[in-house]
Amino acid sequence: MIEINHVHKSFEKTEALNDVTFQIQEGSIYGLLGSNGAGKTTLLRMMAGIIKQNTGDIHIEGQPIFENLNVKSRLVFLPDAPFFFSQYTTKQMAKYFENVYPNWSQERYSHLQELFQLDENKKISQFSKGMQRQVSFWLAMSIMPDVLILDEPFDGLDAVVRRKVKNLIVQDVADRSMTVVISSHNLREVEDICDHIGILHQGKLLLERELDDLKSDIHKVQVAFKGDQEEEFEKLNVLYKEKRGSVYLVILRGEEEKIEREITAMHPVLYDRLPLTLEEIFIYEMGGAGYAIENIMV
Ligand SMILES: Nc1ncnc2c1ncn2[C@@H]1O[C@H](COP(=O)(O)OP(=O)(O)OP(=O)(O)O)[C@@H](O)[C@H]1O
Repeated sequence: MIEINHVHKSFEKTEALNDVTFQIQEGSIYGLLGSNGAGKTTLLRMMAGIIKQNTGDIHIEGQPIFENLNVKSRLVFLPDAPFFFSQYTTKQMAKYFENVYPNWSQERYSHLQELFQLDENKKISQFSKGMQRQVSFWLAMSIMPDVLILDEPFDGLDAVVRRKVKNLIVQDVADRSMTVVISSHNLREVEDICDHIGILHQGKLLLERELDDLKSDIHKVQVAFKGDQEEEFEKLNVLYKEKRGSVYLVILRGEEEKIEREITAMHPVLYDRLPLTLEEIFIYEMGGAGYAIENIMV
């Protein structure tokens, strides 16, 4: 488990993080979302023990992470610009990591070579940007980390590789309870693999929820009545309502069965439940908090 408690971080006059508290359960895939400058990279670098918070604490499996070699040897952080020794080939980097990381798996390394189909004897600096990112996943997943921290991991990867990488991550989470944190400014990019989502905005954590919880708490329906029964909706927790002709399109918060019961009691001539996208859920959730979040929906 990763525990982040009342973390503050400032860089001279910039307050990057302001009293951030949340937990990430073992074996979960956590999506940390937020607009540019929200504080995502700063938080990830602190979770990886690279920089230290001014106040508050960060623990992984009960131990403080900063300068903790024992925990760091089971953690991999992939920054948004992957770092390699400039003259090294993938094979040489692998040799280096094998000596640094106790869980390194040569078998996994060989298996992933087939998956990525990259030449292990080519200098990494001579690969394209997207190929270099594939190399970083190839090496990272061969380290067999307990905790994988990824900063904008899918940028520059084509759709096929993105799918391969997501499958690999999900497989390790299922097989050996790896814990994953993924930062992104793009909700659509992470919604298919994350089970929890946190949204940072100007250094504060605005919203932090399990995805299934979010999905089961908000509903979209279309309803029509014989007469005008607009006032009847007052009984329900309506987040948004519009009328198209004689049909109401309504977004409601609450238990699905209770909503259905209340609406059926209004004797509608039309009642349909419509699917809600995660994007809509966030807009209505965050709309309630008064924030524009268009830039994490790109
Ligand atoms: N080393 C640093 N020195 C000074 N200010 C910094 C430093 N690192 C980050 N900041 C500031 O902290 C704030 C948060 O930056 P951070 O990189 O964590 O945001 P982010 O959410 O990752 O943004 P993006 O999506 O644009 O990558 C910004 O205002 C940034 O300018």
